[in-house]
This record gives sequence, C-alpha cells and structure tokens, in this order.
Amino acid sequence: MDQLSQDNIAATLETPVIEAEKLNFFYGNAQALYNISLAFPRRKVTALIGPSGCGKSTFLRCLNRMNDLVDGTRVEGSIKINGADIYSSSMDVIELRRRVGMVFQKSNPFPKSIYENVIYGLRIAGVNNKAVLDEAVEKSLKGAALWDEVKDRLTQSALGLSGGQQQRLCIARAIAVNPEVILMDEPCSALDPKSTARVEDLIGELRQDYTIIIVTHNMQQAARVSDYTAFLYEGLLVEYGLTKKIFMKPKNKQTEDYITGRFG
Ligand SMILES: Nc1ncnc2c1ncn2[C@@H]1O[C@H](COP(=O)(O)OP(=O)(O)OP(=O)(O)O)[C@@H](O)[C@H]1O
Repeated sequence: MDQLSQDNIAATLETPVIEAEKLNFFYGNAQALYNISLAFPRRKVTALIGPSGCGKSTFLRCLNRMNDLVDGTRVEGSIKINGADIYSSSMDVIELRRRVGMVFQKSNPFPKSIYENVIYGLRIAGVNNKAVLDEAVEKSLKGAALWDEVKDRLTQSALGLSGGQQQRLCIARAIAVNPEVILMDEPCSALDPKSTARVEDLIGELRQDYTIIIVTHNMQQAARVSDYTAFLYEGLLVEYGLTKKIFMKPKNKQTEDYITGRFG
C-alpha cells in the first residue's frame, strides 16, 4: 500500500474532534449547504476550498454556531464535538465557542491594550488573578509568535500594531482560552506576503496542539498549510482527502478544474 493510502486510513481510524453529518443549512428559504458529511481529524489542518459563494464560510460558522446570530437561519443534520451534539439544548454555546475559537478575515482587535486583548476571554470567564493572567499573556503571545515583538509594550493599544501583528494578536486571543479547535476564515487575505508567510508558519506550529480548519481562496496556501482539503461547490462537498492527493491527483473533474484555476 502506498504512503498516501496509509495516511488516509490512519486519519479515518482516529476519532475526529468535530464531525458534521448530513448537514443542511438554510438562510430563510435559500439552502446554502446540502447534505454535508465531513469529519475533522484531531491536530491536523483541514482547508476548505471552493469558488466564491459555495458555502465555505457558512459551513465554518456552523461549527461553533456563529450562524445562530443570523436571523432566519435553520440547520438540519448534526454536528458533534467529541461525540456531543453541538445543536442539542444541553449544549452551552458560550463554552462551545471557547472550545471552538475563531479568527476572522480582517483582524479585529478591541480598542484596548495588547494585554487586555489577549486575556479578554479569560476576564469574561471571571479569571482575575494577575499571576494567572500574566502567564496566559506570555504563553499565548509566544504561541502566536508575537511575544518578542510586543513584550515591552503590552500596555499600549493593540490598534498601534501592524496588520500582520494584529492578526497574530487575534490568534493569541483565540488560543488564550485554551480551545480544541481554531476556525480561520481567510486569515491572510488582508495581509502582505511577509505577514502571510508568518501566519502560515504559525499555523504549522499551532497544529501540534490544535485542530485547525481554514477557509482559503489561495490554492498555494491550502497546499502549503493543510493536511486535508475539502472542496465545496454550490453547497455540496465534492471531494475530500489528503491535501497531497487532492492537489496531485483529484478524483473529480470539478476539483481539478478549480485547483488548476480553470474556474472560480
Ligand atoms: N447572512 C446571509 N444571509 C443570506 N444569505 C447568505 C448570508 N451569508 C451567505 N449567504 C449566502 O449563502 C451562500 C454561501 O455563502 P458563503 O459566504 O458561505 O460562501 P463562501 O464560499 O464563503 O464565499 P466567499 O468565498 O465569497 O466568502 C451564498 O449564496 C451567499 O449569498
């Protein structure tokens, strides 16, 4: 058996962190996702790719119930985190969003100090012990590869940081609450090539501790940072597998056309 097949089997044997089963999603009467079943392997990076409007962000936002915030939306099917249904009435949504953190396309630091940005989630959770907070700040900023650049100006406004630094600060804020999964919705689309490279390197480091799901329009980025790739088209999951396999030998013609830039 070749290495690719062995890797694929290894992934399917591992219990997934998050698993969508027969997921349908509606904005009012308009259906955006159709019957999506997809399991995300632990401590791996999965890229969601596909042309604009195919439902990548919608799917990502289902995974921590961010879509609940949009009026008139409806979900069918199930999404489980470590086996527990995230849409069940017993699920604590605040706790779910702690476990499944999110980093957005445009960095969104609060108009507060760098320090307060990092510990925002901890403060909300009622943590006030200064030693605990100091430690979390250092650990999270180190984890987000930002510590050396900001350690001497933690009390200064986060808005004074560069765009790339602000995005890494948002990653620090996401990891400060110790999530299991980090959702990233085109995290580099507003960044220059150098800052993009830093965030991509960071994703490579974070995958040792977290399960990462990243939406990207950038095919090279998907190929560089992800272990697995899912290709969506018009709300359907067309193909899923090892990134190496999807990019070298896609099974589906639509996938091939998309990754070779023939459409989208
Ligand atoms: N808040 C909303 N209300 C109504 N329809 C929406 C909303 N957000 C997205 N849609 C629709 O759902 C479909 C999927 O959109 P979505 O943003 O998930 O796609 P996407 O693949 O992430 O696109 P892009 O790559 O352009 O960000 C589209 O038809 C879009 O118009």
